[in-house]
Order: sequence, then C-alpha cells, then structure tokens
Amino acid sequence: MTVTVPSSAAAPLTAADGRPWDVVVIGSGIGGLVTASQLAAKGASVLVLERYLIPGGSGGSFRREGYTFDVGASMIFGFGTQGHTNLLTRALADVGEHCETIPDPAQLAYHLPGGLSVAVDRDYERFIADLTALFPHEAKGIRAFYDTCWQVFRCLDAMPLLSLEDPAYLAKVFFRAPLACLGLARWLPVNVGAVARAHISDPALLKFIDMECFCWSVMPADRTPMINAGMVFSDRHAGGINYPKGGVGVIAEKLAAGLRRHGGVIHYRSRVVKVLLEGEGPQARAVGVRLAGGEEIRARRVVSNATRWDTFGTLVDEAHTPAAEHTWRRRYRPSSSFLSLHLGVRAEAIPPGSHVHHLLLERWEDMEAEQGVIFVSIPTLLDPSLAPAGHHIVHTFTPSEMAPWQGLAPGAYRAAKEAAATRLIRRLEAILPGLEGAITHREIGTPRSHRRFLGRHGGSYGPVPALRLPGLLPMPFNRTAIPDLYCVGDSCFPGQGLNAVAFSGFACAHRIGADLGLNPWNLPA
Ligand SMILES: NC(=O)c1ccc[n+]([C@@H]2O[C@H](COP(=O)([O-])OP(=O)(O)OC[C@H]3O[C@@H](n4cnc5c(N)ncnc54)[C@H](O)[C@@H]3O)[C@@H](O)[C@H]2O)c1
Ligand SMILES: CC(C)=CCC/C(C)=C/C=C/C(C)=C/C=C/C(C)=C/C=C/C=C(C)/C=C/C=C(C)/C=C/C=C(\C)CCC=C(C)C
Repeated sequence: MTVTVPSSAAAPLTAADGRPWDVVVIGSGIGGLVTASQLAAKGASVLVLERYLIPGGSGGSFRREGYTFDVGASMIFGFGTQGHTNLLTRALADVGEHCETIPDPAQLAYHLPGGLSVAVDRDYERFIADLTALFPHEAKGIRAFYDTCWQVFRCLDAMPLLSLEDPAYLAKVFFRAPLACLGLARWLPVNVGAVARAHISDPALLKFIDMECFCWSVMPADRTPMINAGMVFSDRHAGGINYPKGGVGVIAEKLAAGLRRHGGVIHYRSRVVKVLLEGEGPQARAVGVRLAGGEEIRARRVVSNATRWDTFGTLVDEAHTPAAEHTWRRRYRPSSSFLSLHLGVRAEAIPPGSHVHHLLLERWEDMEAEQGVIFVSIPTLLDPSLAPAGHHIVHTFTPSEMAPWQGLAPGAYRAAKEAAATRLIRRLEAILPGLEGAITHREIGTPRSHRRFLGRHGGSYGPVPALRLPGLLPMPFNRTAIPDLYCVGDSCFPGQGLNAVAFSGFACAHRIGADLGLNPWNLPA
C-alpha cells in the first residue's frame, strides 16, 4: 500500500459562482478534516487550507527509503464497530470511506521502575487479572477503579456525540438517554486522582495509575480528566486498539477523499497568515482568511485547526484576541514537545512475540522530567508492508522542551541531536537488546522539527492544565468570542488524542450546521 501525496493544483480557491465559501477550515489535522468532511456531507461548500504537503498533521504518515513512518499518533482509539464512541469509524463512514484495520492484542507493555512490568491486554478480565497478580492486596480497589471508568464509558457510548453548545441537541439527547447525560454531567468536573485514591491505597499502584494517565494526557492522575480516562481505559478493551492498514496517514487521506467526494476542496502548501475580521471592537466578525501569498478568501464561517496559541495572537492579532482567550492561557499551558526517532531496523532486533507499543521509565522521579518516559511503537508487527522485507519500524519518542534546542548553531544542533538519539537508543536496549547494531535508517526529530513541520506553537503536544482544574469543565468548546470564528482540535474540549479531536470535529460541524441551518432534525441512530 502506498501513501500518495494528493494533488490540489486544479482545485479552485473560490466557491461556485464566486460566492463566499460556507466554511473555510485552516489546517487538515484530524480535527479539521472531520469538521470539513461532516459539513460537506451536510451540503455546505467547504475549503480546507493546509500549510504542509500532506493531510493529517500529527496524524499523518511520511515515506522514506521504503518505510512508511507515522508522524506522531500511532496508538489509535475510536476504531471500534459498536456504540457511539467509535468516532473515527463513524467519521469515515459518514463520507463513504472505510479503513481496513488490524487489531492489536495489547494496548501497551509497561516497563516501570522496580521491575513493575505489565501489558494491558485487549481483554478486560485478563488485564484485571494480570494487574491483580502484581497487587493481590488491592484486588477490590483495582476492580472498583477500572469498573468506574467503564461507567463513564457506557454513558458516552449510549448517545450520539455532538455539540454540547447546541441546546436543541442537549434536549434531544437528554430525552433519549437521561441517565447517561446525568452520569456525564457528574463526571465532567472530576479528575482521575480522586477516583483512584477512593479505591486504592498502595502508593506503587497509585504511581502506576499516574503512569496510565501520563501515557496519553502527559499529566499525572490528579490533572487528568475522568471523562477522558473513562474513554481511554475502556475503549482499549471495548473497540480495542486497531492499527489502520497502510499507516496512520491513511485515515487523513480517506477523510480528504470523502471530503472531495462531497464537493469539498483541499489545498496544500496554503499557509493562512490572518483571519480577516470586519467591524470594530467586540462587533468584529470573521469573514475569511489571508494566505501567505497575499490572496484573500471570503467565507461565512472560519474554523481554525491551528492550536489556540497559534490562532490567537498570530492569525488573530493581540488587539482582537478576546478576554476569554487570556483566561484560557492562564489555565492551560503548552505541554512539552518530543524528541522522536523514526528508525528502520533489521528484523532480528525485535524479539519474537514482542508487543507493538511499549513504555519505559527507569526512575519514578523522572516521570515528568525532560526525556524521562520513552514511548515505543513497532507498527510493522501488525502491518509488515510498512517496511522493506526483513525489516521493522521502531518509532520512539520522549518528552522534550523547546528551550535546550533553541539558539544552537547548526553544528551544535546536529551534535546535540546525535547525542540525544544515541542516549535514547542505549536506554532502549533494556527492552530491545541489540537495537543499536540493527539500525539501517534513522531520522531524528526535535521540538524544532515538530514546530516547523506541524506548525504547532513550541512544537507542543497540546494544552495541559497549568493548575489543578475541575476535570474537563474549563475546556472551551468550538465557538470563540469572535462571531463566526470557531476552533477545532486538541485545544478544544475534550483535548488531545485522535478520537478526542474527532469528537471536537463532529461537535464543531454540528454547531456550524445549526448556525447555517443545515442540521437534520433527527439525531443519528
Ligand atoms: N494517539 C497517538 O499516539 C498520538 C500521538 C501524537 C499526537 N496525537 C494527537 O493528534 C492530535 C492532533 O490533532 P489536531 O487536529 O488538533 O491538530 P494537528 O496539529 O494534527 O493538525 C493541525 C493541522 O493544521 C495545519 N496548520 C496549522 N497552522 C496552519 C496555518 N496557519 N495555515 C494552514 N494550515 C495550518 C498543520 O499543518 C496541521 O496539518 C492531537 O490531539 C494529539 O494528541 C496522538
Ligand atoms: C444535558 C445534561 C444534563 C448534561 C450534559 C452532559 C453531557 C451530555 C456531557 C457530554 C460529554 C461528552 C460528549 C464528552 C466527550 C468526551 C470524549 C469524546 C472524550 C474523548 C477522549 C479521548 C481521549 C482522551 C483519547 C486520547 C488518546 C491519546 C491522547 C493517545 C495518545 C497516545 C500516546 C501519545 C501514547 C503513545 C504511546 C506509545 C507509543 C507507547
């Protein structure tokens, strides 16, 4: 399977008859693409403008020397076949697309301090039994904690997931599933730490729960919203972790194909530099965008899939940045970025029976430290077509701040990259002995690469609470205080994760659909 760079040369920049577009979307991350494809399917005229060459943003793939590497996302939730939380499956199906997926038998193998090693099996009972074998005195607490996560998940899975900013939707969904709505309302202000401590007292097990959260929220349990934990800790057993055949980038390519099938247009190499506003002060509304080449494009609604830090203060100047955005910046800060290695390795480096995803941490005190936790993904164990015969991909990354990488002369920058990559590979020898000698291809990405290629403020993975916040309550939805300007993606409710930004896309499209009078009266089944 090949990942092709889509061409957009012939696509027009104006909508039919020279009228303004109904919607212009800035950025083709999964959040932007779900918004755009949902709106196109509702009949809106939609233009997506992407600064890079391919769709997907953090959820894209790139090819080098016979390897198909995932840019970032690699452990994919939301690809189940049942319920309502399978938002990637649903987003694709709504525009006539489908990804062939390969089930991963385990979500993740943890390699933690003190020899604490456990793999999260796809089967819930087996995972509970494996964890209980390590903490037999906490058998009841383990069951109670993870069963509470299932309660949250069942509430989410019981209803179509659309915009919480639409009172008509809230009324209909409450009528259809009142108990699930009340359940979610109860969990919205709660973080995982309080729930974990209510059931578990062993400090080592609480550390493990911190790590379970950190792995995807890059925050310990006390700063991780319970709704998101309910989603992650249950979907891995419900729909399971499923890898898209051909690489993660296939999801974005198929969403882009579905968008085009419904009359939408996507332009690559099209960097937006300004959101155009008309009117004075608080009356100013978004009416279009300006591209780096100076061209101006008019639209009835503008959606930004750039981060909030890149949207306000850059695309919208500071003078027009609403007060609500300053409040948001006090509550949330950008998480660190990553140092990432995309390695091609000879197959002998991967022990038989190895798991696809691993997490390695040698000392608990380094959990939130620079280059502390190491994540590993070996997608070729599921889809061998991603690498030349006899080879595997080892994609590994570790949190890294921008500061140490900035201001280095080119030679010093190259040397720092090499030194950091060598350190990372040597640490990985603990779980992949012989790795260093088996590498045949190596790409090193630093926070500077993430900022440059993904256009993300500081190369950040996404927003994290700057102080202890009440769960998901303070996270903004899609509307902004500037009329007709919306945001979508990981700096909106409910935060980071492909399935989370897919939710944000459904919600954004639903809210705009309501504003433009495009939504059907009935809720989806
Ligand atoms: N599951 C995993 O293993 C994993 C790993 C890493 C990241 N992720 C997730 O991927 C998600 C990212 O999704 P997203 O939709 O929020 O954003 P994104 O950053 O992936 O996509 C934003 C897109 O907008 C484009 N863009 C930005 N500014 C632009 C401009 N001025 N003009 C034109 N285009 C512009 C970027 O090039 C990019 O393609 C994150 O939530 C992250 O958590 C998941
Ligand atoms: C009416 C009334 C009364 C009320 C109302 C209430 C309601 C209705 C509410 C609702 C709510 C909702 C809907 C919510 C939603 C939510 C959601 C959807 C969520 C989601 C989430 C998801 C997530 C978080 C995901 C994530 C994931 C991630 C991030 C991942 C990542 C990963 C990584 C990075 C790892 C890697 C690793 C290795 C490689 C090892």
